[in-house]
Amino acid sequence: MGIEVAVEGLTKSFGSQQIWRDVTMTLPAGEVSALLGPSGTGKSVFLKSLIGLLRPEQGSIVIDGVDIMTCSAKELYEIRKLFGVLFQDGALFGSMNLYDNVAFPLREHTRKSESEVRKIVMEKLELVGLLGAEDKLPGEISGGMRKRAGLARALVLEPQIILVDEPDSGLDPVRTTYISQTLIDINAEIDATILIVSHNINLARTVPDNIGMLFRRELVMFGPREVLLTSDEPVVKQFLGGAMIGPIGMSEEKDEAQMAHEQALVDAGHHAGGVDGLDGIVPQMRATPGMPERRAVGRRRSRVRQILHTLPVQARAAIINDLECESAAIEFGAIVL
Ligand SMILES: Nc1ncnc2c1ncn2[C@@H]1O[C@H](COP(=O)(O)OP(=O)(O)OP(=O)(O)O)[C@@H](O)[C@H]1O
Repeated sequence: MGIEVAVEGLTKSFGSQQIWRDVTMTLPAGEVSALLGPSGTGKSVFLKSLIGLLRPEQGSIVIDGVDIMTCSAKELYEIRKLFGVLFQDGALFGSMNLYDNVAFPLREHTRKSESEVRKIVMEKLELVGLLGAEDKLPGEISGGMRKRAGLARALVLEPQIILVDEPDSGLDPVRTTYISQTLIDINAEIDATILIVSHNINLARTVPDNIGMLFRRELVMFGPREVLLTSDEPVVKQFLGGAMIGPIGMSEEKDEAQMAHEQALVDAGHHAGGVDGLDGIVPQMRATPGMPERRAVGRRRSRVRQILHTLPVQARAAIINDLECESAAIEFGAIVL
């Protein structure tokens, strides 16, 4: 099973520019979490901090009992082996075909024979739907295929924590759904802890078990998906609806006067953009039929039951509704646990 990542009081600046401060969150072991936030709020900086590529000035990041903020270089090297990372562009080597790209970490970090390497590479290429494309160069395939190849490469060393930076960037809505399904299937198959950074609303609504959001240098919230999806926080509502009215502006933040001016335009009949009527919770994606059941689902159910009393009323109602629907489905034999 995946490993928990416990972040506490994390603060990161570049020179005098503070990116975020006092970020506290725990990625539950083996569950899928998503970190949302407008552009420039420091989501990628957060991912890089989790693997020790960037060093926040304060706080702790505890993984498998080791605080990577204070551990030795050797310990950090060992902890990094637990991670698989998919960077935004897939970060493939342009001169190597997909097979060699995916095989690279195995040849570099293990002493496996070429036949063992082949078995693993083909298995991962199949998981991401790229069997048959092994001989292609990264320049010969689409952006979506490059992302899937990057994902296959992130999986070959059997990671227990997978970080995915904007899996949807540059993809159309249908390809985004395919990659979302792949992430859910990977979670079902290897039960790894997954953190996805994204600003894709469809992905945020349907994929993660837990959602967090960065805004104005703070983690606005982090918790079970129902908390964010039923939230009345203006910044969350605006983000999920994609409208121009609200605290998020072109340069991330607006002042009160700007917000009042825009509200007046809308009151006078100007359309604020975005999509109306998307409130509430849509069902979470499930693993593709034929894949193992996601073990995270049962674990999350028990975990959420324990913290139910601490959650906001709307989130509580949504979770209870989910649990009741599930019990009814189990009773009628629609869900096999
Ligand atoms: N190595 C660095 N040195 C200095 N500033 C940096 C560095 N890396 C990132 N930043 C700054 O940190 C801020 C946050 O960047 P980051 O890429 O994490 O945002 P993001 O939320 O991932 O944005 P997007 O959604 O657009 O990808 C930006 O202002 C960026 O310029």
